[in-house]
Amino acid sequence: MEESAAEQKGRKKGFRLAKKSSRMSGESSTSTRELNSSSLETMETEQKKKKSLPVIPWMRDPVDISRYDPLPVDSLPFLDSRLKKALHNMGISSLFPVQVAVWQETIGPGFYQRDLCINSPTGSGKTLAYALPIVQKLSTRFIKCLRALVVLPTRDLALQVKEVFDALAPAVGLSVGLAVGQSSIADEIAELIRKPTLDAGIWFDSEYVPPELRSAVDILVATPGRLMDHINNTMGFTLEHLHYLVVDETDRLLREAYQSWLPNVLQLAYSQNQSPFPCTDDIVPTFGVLKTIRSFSRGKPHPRLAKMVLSATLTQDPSKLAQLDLHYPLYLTTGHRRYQLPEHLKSFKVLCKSKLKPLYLLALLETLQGEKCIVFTSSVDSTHRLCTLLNFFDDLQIKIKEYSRLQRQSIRSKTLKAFRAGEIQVLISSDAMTRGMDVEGVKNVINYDMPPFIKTYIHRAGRTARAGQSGRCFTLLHKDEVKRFKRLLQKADNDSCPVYSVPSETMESFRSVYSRALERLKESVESEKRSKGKVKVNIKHPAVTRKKEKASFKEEESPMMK
Ligand SMILES: Nc1ncnc2c1ncn2[C@@H]1O[C@H](COP(=O)(O)OP(=O)(O)OP(=O)(O)O)[C@@H](O)[C@H]1O
Repeated sequence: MEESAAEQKGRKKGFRLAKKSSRMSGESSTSTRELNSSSLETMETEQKKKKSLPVIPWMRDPVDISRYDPLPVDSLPFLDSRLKKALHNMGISSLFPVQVAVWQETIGPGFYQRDLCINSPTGSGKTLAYALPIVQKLSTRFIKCLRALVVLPTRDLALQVKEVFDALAPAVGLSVGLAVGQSSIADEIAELIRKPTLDAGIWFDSEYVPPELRSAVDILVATPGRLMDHINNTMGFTLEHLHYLVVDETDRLLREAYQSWLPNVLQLAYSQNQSPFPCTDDIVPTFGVLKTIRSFSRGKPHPRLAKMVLSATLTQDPSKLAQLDLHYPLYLTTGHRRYQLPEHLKSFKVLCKSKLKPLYLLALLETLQGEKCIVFTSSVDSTHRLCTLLNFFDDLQIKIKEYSRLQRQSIRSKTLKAFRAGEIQVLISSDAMTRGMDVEGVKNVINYDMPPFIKTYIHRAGRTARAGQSGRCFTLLHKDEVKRFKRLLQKADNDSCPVYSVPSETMESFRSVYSRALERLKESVESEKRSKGKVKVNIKHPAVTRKKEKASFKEEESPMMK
């Protein structure tokens, strides 16, 4: 049997270990040589286990989410009856394991004494896992101020999460705000701040804050870019009353420190209040402005800012996690593997010749018979080209659209809406879609280009097989990519990825149109280039324009700017 380089390295390592241990136990070198393959394997497994142990001590002894059973909503202890009703209205009759585990640690006996780090597969219900306890915790408050902040990497994701809060919070009299740059800053301020006689809401005078300015929302769902805009410019926007901070898609958010949003949030939330008129959260102030007083003991604020960080691929990098300043963190993860794919996901590889790749894709789409499907490519440009090309095949029975950061938000939202409604069957997408997006009824994911990392595979594949449903992930591979792909999947302990054969006659049926479609694509790309060039010609200083265009493209590329 063929042995990969990594496997060979592992075997050698295992053997060296065997030698070392035999020296220690006084065994002869002959007995070492006689070690049979099964003991070597056991040692390799032990080695692997040790190697896969997280560096951070508190991550080594996690709460195993898979030990929790789903729990009927009606049996959930301490659940506010209004929220019970809201859950039923959402069509949720029982909670998923991650939701039960988090409830246990926040509302249940854990009583949210420790910050929570949650690593749970895609589609396992992490949004409700944090939304429900936060809304329950805030349900007894009657003074409106910003007490919970949820940060997400992209606008689409934030909109999706806000919908979940919107389904719960109003039931207990709480309001939810959104800061993602979807509307103008003035409109957003009007939604977020109650302003009796406020002009525009922008910070004119750094010394003056009218005492009547209050938050109009209890919970804010935000992307880092717009959050920083409000922190820096919006009069009356304060994080001083913040009690809960959720960092969803943590590893993604910690990768880019957009305007140092995290240290800013922590610093503002920890800021000590010097008000001579303290009042508790539950008493309406009769004088002065509403204040939350945090005392400091050993440098830690009290009441503390309780945090929850989540991902399907949570980072184990100590330096990254340190930025969150977690309080006695508790690690909750599903099973023993670091990376886990959804339980009912099946992975397949489709072997293809590179020049005919679009035809393999078309034949595969034909076999899927119009089932909702997302096709991932490696870049926004290839997304655009592939979608244009496929739409030159005139007789297709399926509707295919592109979804990428090259498009304006309004177009993207329209496409997504049509895809959700089933008016579009196939979405060709760049990695903009990979994180968190939840579209009902997506039965298949296709990696047109092989994902470069296991994390990318997990987030792409995770757009299907959500909420306990089944789903399939196909990856189109050239012969020389097969080994690399196998090694990639092994990182998620996935050894089962059979070949999926597309019917050659279906492929052949597209062949006659292929050359013509390629020609049309070439024409289309050239005409797009020309029309872009024309825009530049009309402007006096092309150098400045190019710079501006480059900057705006960069902005589009970076989700942090959303
Ligand atoms: N208790 C539940 N019962 C039924 N459906 C649920 C329940 N909880 C969540 N869902 C549904 O499961 C789907 C996935 O939930 P969610 O988007 O929160 O997953 P996730 O773990 O955050 O995934 P990802 O890592 O991809 O972001 C959603 O459509 C949601 O409505």
